[in-house]
Amino acid sequence: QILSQEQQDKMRVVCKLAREVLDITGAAVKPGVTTDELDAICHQAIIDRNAYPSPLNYREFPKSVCTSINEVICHGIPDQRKLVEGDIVNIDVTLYHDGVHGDLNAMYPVGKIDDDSKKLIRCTREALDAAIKICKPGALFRDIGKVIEPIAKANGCSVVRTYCGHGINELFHCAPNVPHYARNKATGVMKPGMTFTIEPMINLGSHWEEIHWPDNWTATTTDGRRSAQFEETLLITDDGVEILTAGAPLQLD
Ligand SMILES: CCc1ccsc1-c1ccc(O)c(O)c1
Ligand SMILES: [Mn+2]
Ligand SMILES: [Mn+2]
Ligand SMILES: [Mn+2]
Repeated sequence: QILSQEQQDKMRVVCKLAREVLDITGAAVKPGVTTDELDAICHQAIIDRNAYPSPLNYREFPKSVCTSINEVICHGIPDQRKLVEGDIVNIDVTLYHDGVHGDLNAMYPVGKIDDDSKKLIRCTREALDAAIKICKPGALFRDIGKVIEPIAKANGCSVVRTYCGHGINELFHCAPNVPHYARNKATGVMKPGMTFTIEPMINLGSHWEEIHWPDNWTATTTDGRRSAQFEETLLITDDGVEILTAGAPLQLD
């Protein structure tokens, strides 16, 4: 869908709010904090911005944010689990404001993390950044995966195939579907005024499949090794791409 200038401006606003909320929630990550506490911080920050937490009751999801720890690939449900030193956690924020959604996520180390986790997080961010670089009018959605997968493989990692990036505007999810793996059948050409996410989930090792917990949501790796994800909401402009949810560069000590 091609957004009008007015709708594009609304997307700029909602995505800036979403970035603010992610940064506030991520700043609370430290050993001993529970993901329920992160949910409460995130929920309040969203309400303070006169917005609605899109995940809450979306397809009966029970909380306002997704928190996915270690081997959880995505859609982790906040609970009483305490973060511990060495964990890595993805916080996925989507909020709804003035008729449109903004969606982004990032990885947060809990204290000191091991080298494999640093490699995984760095290569996931590198893959997303490389994919964003090819976004411009005329680019094909099916080429995104062609950029991401080689970077994952070069780092001994694999790309989760089950969940894709998506169009986002008045709807949380709409066309286009944006696979993160190579040789995919995605259709469509990028055009100015389109807004969509790219949100690669990358697993340590060669097992890209996921298994679902009985809570109907939590998706984890099949071998218990860790998974990482980053997500941005993008706008295609006349001469390229705008990262509407842009934040500070990744910093892992
Ligand atoms: C919790 C929201 C939700 C429910 C079913 S899929 C989903 C979800 C979560 C994060 C996302 O970035 C996304 O695009 C969808
Ligand atoms: Mn994970
Ligand atoms: Mn998201
Ligand atoms: Mn998304």
